[in-house]
Amino acid sequence: MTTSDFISAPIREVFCSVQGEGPYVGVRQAFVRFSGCNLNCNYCDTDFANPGTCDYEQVEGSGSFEKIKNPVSVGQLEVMLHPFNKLHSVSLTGGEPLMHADFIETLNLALPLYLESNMTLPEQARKLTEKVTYVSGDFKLPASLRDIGSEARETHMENTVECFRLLRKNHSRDCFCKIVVDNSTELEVVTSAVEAIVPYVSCVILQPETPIGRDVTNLRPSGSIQASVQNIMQLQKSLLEIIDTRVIPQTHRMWGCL
Ligand SMILES: C[S@@+](CC[C@H](N)C(=O)[O-])C[C@H]1O[C@@H](n2cnc3c(N)ncnc32)[C@H](O)[C@@H]1O
Ligand SMILES: Nc1nc2[nH]cc(C(=O)O)c2c(=O)[nH]1
Ligand code: SF4
Ligand SMILES: [Mg+2]
Repeated sequence: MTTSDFISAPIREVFCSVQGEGPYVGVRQAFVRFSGCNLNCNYCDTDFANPGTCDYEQVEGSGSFEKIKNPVSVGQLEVMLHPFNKLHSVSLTGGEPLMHADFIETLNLALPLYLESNMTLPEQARKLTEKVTYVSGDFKLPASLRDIGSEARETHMENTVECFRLLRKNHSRDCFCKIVVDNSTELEVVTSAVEAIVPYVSCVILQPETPIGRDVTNLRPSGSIQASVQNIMQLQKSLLEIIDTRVIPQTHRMWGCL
């Protein structure tokens, strides 16, 4: 038995697709979606439960899924990624991948790792400082976090800044920040978030909240309203004083890929 046989994690799905968010939109990736999350964002579009099996789409875009028993070992995952080719990188997402930092640390792949994280678990982030080549870090604004009190919100903010510091951009890593915005997003809140992480990131992406599911009225369960073009442009103009700031909506939802 080797380490890769006995370290395992609950994985929700494994598939090959095209990165749909942020500055790397369009690159071909394998996606590994871990189960479980430490947050409950009001806009979350993802089922990250652990139903006991992992959905494995071996042929990209086929819609045909094999059920693999959970938890999946590191060795098993490495084999599952073999059929995918011409990849830019392997996206580690969730749920929250940092909850599975020990698993990620053990992965032995020939491809760069692209971490997609909520950036609230610095002790876990510390384990991956030499491991990940791309960091797509969200900055969760207080208004988007459900089920937590004001003290916990404060702690999340501090932890977020520490995660960005630990996984900062350097000569061998890109690190950027995505912020999901709706029409009630306040300029002062976004500005102070960005000011706190500006030394650590290459750019900031304003990602307009995409409506989840059936949504005829524009009012979602979160009570949020889609950000107007005017408001987003205003946010961008202000942030451009501080850092390269781009507006990039989720693109995979437009053409129906995973
Ligand atoms: C599902 S999360 C998983 C990774 C990690 N937990 C996180 O939140 O960054 C992946 C990305 O989807 C974004 N996202 C989720 N729901 C969204 C929505 N309704 N509109 C826009 N972006 C959304 C998140 O903000 C995050 O950038
Ligand atoms: N195509 C595609 N791009 C993505 N970028 C981030 C995603 C995620 O859920 O983490 C995601 C996803 O689920 N699909
Ligand atoms: S941190 Fe990510 S996966 Fe977790 S609830 Fe928020 S958007 Fe969803
Ligand atoms: Mg997604």
